[in-house]
Amino acid sequence: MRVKICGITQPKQSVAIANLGATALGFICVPSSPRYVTIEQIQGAVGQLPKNVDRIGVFANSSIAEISQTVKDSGLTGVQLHGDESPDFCSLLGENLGNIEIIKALRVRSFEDLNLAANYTKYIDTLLLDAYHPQQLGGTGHTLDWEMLQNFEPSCPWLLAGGLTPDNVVAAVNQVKPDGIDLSSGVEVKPGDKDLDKVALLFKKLRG
Ligand SMILES: O=C(O)c1ccccc1NCC(=O)[C@H](O)[C@H](O)COP(=O)(O)O
Repeated sequence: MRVKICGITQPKQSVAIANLGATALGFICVPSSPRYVTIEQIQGAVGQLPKNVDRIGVFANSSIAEISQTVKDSGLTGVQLHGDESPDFCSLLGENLGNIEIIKALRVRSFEDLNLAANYTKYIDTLLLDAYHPQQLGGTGHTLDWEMLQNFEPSCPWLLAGGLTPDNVVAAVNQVKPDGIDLSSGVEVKPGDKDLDKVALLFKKLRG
């Protein structure tokens, strides 16, 4: 299963988390986030990563020019769109970025939100479902209603995010059966500072 750990800020932690088993790391390129990292910080963090670990830049309502420049300068292998980007925006971005993974995040509070997924799947590589929060775009620590996802079968791979922790991850995966998972605050000491013991416990639980 694909496991993405998001909100990495420290080079040392990025290598340690990859060694523990993460298949993708996320770097927050949203200036208002407490987990925001600059291009230089991303360069430092991805430099020593094994080649097979995906490096995903997380953006929210950035322009195509801004995203393309960041991808080019920092060696990202994918982008995650966590704002109000439209299907047309995803399609245009895909044309601009070529062989770079596009992940579209939807913040879900109702079936109406969930049904939006169908509008995106032909323009993106991967869908990510996160919890909705009125003041925060992501990294909220809130779970979404897993019951709603019982029969969710989009026509592209998808990741479950939102409030996952070493304690609830096995139940989430068994109930919802996503193609992968994404965690941030559930494996943190504080925003941007990952707790490596919690990350290790996460992989232990997943392997068990
Ligand atoms: O994490 C942030 O600070 C953030 C800020 C703005 C947009 C997106 C952000 N995070 C996106 C992620 O991929 C998180 O991993 C996802 O929201 C899950 O977070 P959590 O509930 O803390 O596991």
